[in-house]
Amino acid sequence: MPLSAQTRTIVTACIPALEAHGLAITQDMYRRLLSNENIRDLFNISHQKNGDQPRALAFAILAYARHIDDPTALKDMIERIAEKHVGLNILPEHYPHVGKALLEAIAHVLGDQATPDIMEAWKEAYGFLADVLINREQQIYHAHAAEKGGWTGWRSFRIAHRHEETADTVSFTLSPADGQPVMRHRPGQYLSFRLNIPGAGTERRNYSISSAPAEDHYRITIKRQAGGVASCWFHDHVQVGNMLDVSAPAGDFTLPPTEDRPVVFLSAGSGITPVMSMLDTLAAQEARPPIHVIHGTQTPQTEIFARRIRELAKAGTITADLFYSQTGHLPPRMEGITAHTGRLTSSELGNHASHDAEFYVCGPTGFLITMIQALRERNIPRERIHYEMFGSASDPFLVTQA
Ligand SMILES: NC(=O)C1=CN([C@@H]2O[C@H](COP(=O)(O)OP(=O)(O)OC[C@H]3O[C@@H](n4cnc5c(N)ncnc54)[C@H](OP(=O)(O)O)[C@@H]3O)[C@@H](O)[C@H]2O)C=CC1
Repeated sequence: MPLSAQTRTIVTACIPALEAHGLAITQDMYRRLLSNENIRDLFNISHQKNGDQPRALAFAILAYARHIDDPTALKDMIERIAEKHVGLNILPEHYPHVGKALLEAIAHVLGDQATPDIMEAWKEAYGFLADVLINREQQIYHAHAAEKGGWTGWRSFRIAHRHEETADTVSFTLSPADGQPVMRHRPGQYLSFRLNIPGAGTERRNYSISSAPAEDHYRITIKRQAGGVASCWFHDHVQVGNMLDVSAPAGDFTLPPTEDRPVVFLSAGSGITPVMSMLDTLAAQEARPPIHVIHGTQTPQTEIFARRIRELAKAGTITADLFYSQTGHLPPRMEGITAHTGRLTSSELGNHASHDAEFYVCGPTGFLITMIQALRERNIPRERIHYEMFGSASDPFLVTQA
């Protein structure tokens, strides 16, 4: 049932209040959720501590209010949230807890301004959005359950292999403990993990799959983040033979099934991980479009998958421009590869990016924003710019604009 006209009018009238107090509302809401033992384990505590998650939700609620007359404008945002929720095994029974915390937070922060009409309108608007998400998430869960090797909930995987890629980046190959096939992921997707980290409790994390789709394993590649609870734990403690709880591949940053246009990958740092899955997938295809990789890293020593990128360039599968931000010592020249000193900038991007291509962007938030803005300024249509980010979409540009 569509939202009532009265609710849409009231929600629209609340936009200035959300602009002023949205963050205070979501911070208050998360405080309530984190003291609720039915639901607290669903959240990434680090994203709470650095404020990313409340900020991301505040932007998302504001975007919802601004588009309340036509929520279809938010379909990309809703798809992204639904995929994240499926990765985290969010279920319909979790939604009432969130709705209650949100309404209590609105009442608390807005005080006398939160009239009964306003509270009723937000109750209806939340219920409407919750239904949209629940329905979409159920579709994805059913699709996972129906797929060969698919599963819902948590499945136990064994670390079959550990490989040090660079001084601060490690790859782990995961095989299912039950020995049954795994569902072939769509290149670019991630796995979600439920981790029991001594001293930190239960943490949930997403890591991109860096291998091409296969029926018996996945590979993830993790860079050590300074002070990062989960990445440091993986680096320091996870070894071959350890078992981990994993949920089925999720995420909408994926290659379309067929690709006629040239493809340009724009990545920085560990943003190369989902790109590697896509590259190895395309490399295995008989027919493929021209593929150009533009990647930024600090030095040749920090470059993840350097050897594989060179193999693909040598085979003529890709061409690449590599940008080294912190050294003038470039690696030796190689066929198909051009090395540069300095960061990839938006003007450099103009020299390397073909206008009719399909673009895939992954890396730190600042990098994403710079690259997406540069592409948009070059009139690349939105639907040809695909991007992925980890963590919460704590920048408003990435919530709705990109
Ligand atoms: N699927 C996903 O969503 C994935 C997301 N990620 C995310 O990608 C990010 C990668 O981080 P990390 O590997 O630590 O990256 P780094 O901070 O190590 O940066 C990597 C390179 O990118 C350059 N760079 C940073 N910002 C910009 C910018 N605005 N414009 C141009 N170049 C830039 C850096 O230059 P300089 O040396 O000058 O800083 C450096 O050369 C993380 O935030 C991680 O969460 C990673 C893997 C998968």
